[in-house]
Amino acid sequence: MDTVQEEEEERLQTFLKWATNLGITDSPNSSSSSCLGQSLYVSHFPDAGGRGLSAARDLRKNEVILRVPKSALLTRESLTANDHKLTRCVQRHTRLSSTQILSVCLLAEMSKGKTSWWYPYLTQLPRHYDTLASFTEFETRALQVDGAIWATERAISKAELDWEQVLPLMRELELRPQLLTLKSWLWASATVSSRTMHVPWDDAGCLCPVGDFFNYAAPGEDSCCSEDVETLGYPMQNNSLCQDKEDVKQLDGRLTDAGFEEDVDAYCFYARVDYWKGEQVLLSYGTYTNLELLEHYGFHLNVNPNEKAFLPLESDIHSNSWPKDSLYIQWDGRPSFALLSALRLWATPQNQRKSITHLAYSGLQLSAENEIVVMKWLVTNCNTFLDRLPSSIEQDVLLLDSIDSMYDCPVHEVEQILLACGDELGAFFEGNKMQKKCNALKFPLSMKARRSIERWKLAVQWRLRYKQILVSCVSDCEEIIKNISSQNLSSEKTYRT
Ligand SMILES: C[S@@+](CC[C@H](N)C(=O)[O-])C[C@H]1O[C@@H](n2cnc3c(N)ncnc32)[C@H](O)[C@@H]1O
Repeated sequence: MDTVQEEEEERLQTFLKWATNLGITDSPNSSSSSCLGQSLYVSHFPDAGGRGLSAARDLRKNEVILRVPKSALLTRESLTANDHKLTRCVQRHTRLSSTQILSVCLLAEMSKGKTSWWYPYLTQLPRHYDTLASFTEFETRALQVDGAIWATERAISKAELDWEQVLPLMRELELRPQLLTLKSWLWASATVSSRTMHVPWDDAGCLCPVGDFFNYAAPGEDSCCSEDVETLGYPMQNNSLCQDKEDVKQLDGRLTDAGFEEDVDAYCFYARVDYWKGEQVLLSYGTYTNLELLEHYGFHLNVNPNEKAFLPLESDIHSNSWPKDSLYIQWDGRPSFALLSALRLWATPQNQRKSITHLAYSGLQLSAENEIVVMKWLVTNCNTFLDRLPSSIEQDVLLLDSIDSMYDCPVHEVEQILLACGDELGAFFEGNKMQKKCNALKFPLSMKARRSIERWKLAVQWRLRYKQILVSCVSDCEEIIKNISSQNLSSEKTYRT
């Protein structure tokens, strides 16, 4: 262990002692001298979220594994309770949203440094985040897909606007100049976006010490597919780690792993599945596409059953009563139920549509010819979409390899990397105000450049997965066309003989 790791470990141990004194416990039904160790322990998962929680023993589905009393939750209420100046100033700014206020309260608490009652917890918060709002222009462009670029630009503008709106309040609070910067604001709002949990009394949610060490697993396919949920008109989750208990009950078994419980006045966490001792214990924060995960949490999943790829659609396709956002290609390359129905209807001559609408809406194939037209439309449109993007899957794979080797690159390999990445690497150096010439590169790279590489890598991985979905759609559709055509051929033969 180096000195930095030793200090980190020391801070973690101080925090766990503090948490124990507050009554946070992973063994609510028995007494224990430490908040963790009976059901869970802190562990590191380099490829699955970094710091997280492991099972300290075999855990059974639905058993309670962590309880965090209300008095240990960091909320607007708890932060303003003992800070009269903060309470007075906040009361004067009624037009700010609840999340803006919570973020300001968090910065005000940070400004107290070691004197803050929350200090042991504050030391456990990440120093930086990779949420979309922190992307530079270069990293935004690296997403390549228009919809993703727009979403990032929106996130950046929203963060800037939110910051401008809270500045007068932060000045009234006389926060240190360093805490008034956009950079500090991005940190505070990303902390709130990626770590808050739903509580029934405040829509800004709460920060939940120890409970926010759980990493994410998408709600499984086994419980309920997202498409069914949307078709039935369930709302999307709000942006917090855990949602309203009522929603949880409605979704029946899909997201029953955590919530605030009035009867015990505590946030309770349950094992969502059985876990073996040593396995990472995960929490489902909600149903998100990879872009949404990137926007709110700063990561995405290699395999995400809720991922969606959208194709540009002519207006006569989406005018067919399906909401536009239900028309997409699923993570496995299959068109969504709504997209398939809409395309089948669109591929039917106008004068016959009325009579078959009910069949299309119930998900039935209309005819072999109709199905072939639909599959061909998908093949053509996926290919056109892919062809318009600046790089291919093969180039992205190569680029990811090169990005990985950039971290501690010996100078003699730089030339090869430059060749592999071409223009995009040039743009990276420009974006980070570095020289492209090999002999002017400084390795090891600065912390700022390393962070930019992390976000760039996230963007390239994101677009690569998006492209892979479309490629898989193309090959599925071609297979279907082949099968239908050969069936038609053999039935024609039977008919002739
Ligand atoms: C609530 S925190 C979870 C604990 C966090 N790893 C920590 O050290 O504090 C949420 C953050 O953890 C990371 N994370 C959670 N689940 C992840 C996953 N499956 N893959 C990658 N990163 C993940 C993301 O950075 C996310 O913003």
